[in-house]
Amino acid sequence: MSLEVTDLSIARGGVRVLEGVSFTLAPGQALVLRGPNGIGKTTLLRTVAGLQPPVGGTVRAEPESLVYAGHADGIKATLSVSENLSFWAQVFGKSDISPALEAFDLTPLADRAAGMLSAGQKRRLGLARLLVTGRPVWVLDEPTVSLDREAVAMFAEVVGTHLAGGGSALLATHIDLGIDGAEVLDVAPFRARATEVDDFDEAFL
Ligand SMILES: Nc1ncnc2c1ncn2[C@@H]1O[C@H](COP(=O)(O)OP(=O)(O)OP(=O)(O)O)[C@@H](O)[C@H]1O
Repeated sequence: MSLEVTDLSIARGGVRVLEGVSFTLAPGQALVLRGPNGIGKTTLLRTVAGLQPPVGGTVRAEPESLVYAGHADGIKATLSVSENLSFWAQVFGKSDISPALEAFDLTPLADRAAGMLSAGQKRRLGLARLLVTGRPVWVLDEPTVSLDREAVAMFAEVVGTHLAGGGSALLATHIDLGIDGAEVLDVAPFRARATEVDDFDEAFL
């Protein structure tokens, strides 16, 4: 099992948003979180990724198996595209960045400062980072924001290859990515009754 989430309750800004969420993610599986704006998908992904503690329940995953890609791209503006990827590759103990550059058609942009990239190009760089981590469980929040149709297709292909290689992906997205066999979890039924909790996530506000 790549990931096992059991009876998870989560909060944002001191208010419980979802409760009783359980699911498992197996190698080769993609699970798409659905639900209306503000229901708590981002909060759920952040909690699964360990960026904030749950209010209750458990998240079980192999140590260092998860990688999270959220709204903030985490890109260093003054470094070039290839320098950004090399930096992350070093952090994660990888050496070859060329498959990541090629998968997201970044090779022609390799020497450009990341701060000069368009929004969609930046997003492609943020997603290429996933490939240099070598981590099997991808936790992705709205990965296709700013991507044009061609780039969405590139991303879907990369995810497909990742799954075929035994990786897995948990993602929140409002669009249909066309990932073969992806399962959908609608989180709306897990909406919490409004309950104040200690403001433990204040540091993330
Ligand atoms: N920094 C914050 N402080 C207080 N409340 C917040 C904060 N960020 C989000 N919230 C609230 O927490 C709830 C859950 O937000 P979250 O971002 O997890 O929803 P979402 O399902 O990802 O929404 P969307 O589809 O719009 O991205 C929302 O009601 C939101 O207004």
